[in-house]
Amino acid sequence: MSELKAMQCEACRADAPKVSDAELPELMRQIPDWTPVVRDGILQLEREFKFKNFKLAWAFHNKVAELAEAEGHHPALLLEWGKLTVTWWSHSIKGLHKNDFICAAKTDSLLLA
Ligand SMILES: C[C@H](O)[C@H](O)[C@H]1CNC2=NC(N)=NC(=O)C2=N1
Repeated sequence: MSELKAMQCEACRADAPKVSDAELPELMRQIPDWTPVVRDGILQLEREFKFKNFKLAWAFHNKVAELAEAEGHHPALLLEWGKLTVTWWSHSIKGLHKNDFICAAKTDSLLLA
């Protein structure tokens, strides 16, 4: 499989396929710092990013927001003092699409940018 962070999100329609149980381990291997969580019955990917202060967390928040607009795929972002919690899932299919793994990998890359 190609590297997730080199891929682009595709338009995700209501009939797009969810990531299958068979695909999940290889995709998770590429984003080891993310945790699968189930919220309101919907499988999601979540990671907490820690920072030294609010301003650094806020700046990272803005980078993730720019990424979301560029990809046309949008996360939940919880900005707190010294912490940003990023959660990716696909609203249209109420679950995980390949797009969510691409965006999680690209979120990781923003830390180094
Ligand atoms: C029309 C537009 O492409 C859709 O509403 C997009 C926008 N961003 C999205 N983001 C996420 N996370 N899930 C979606 O299903 C979704 N749909």
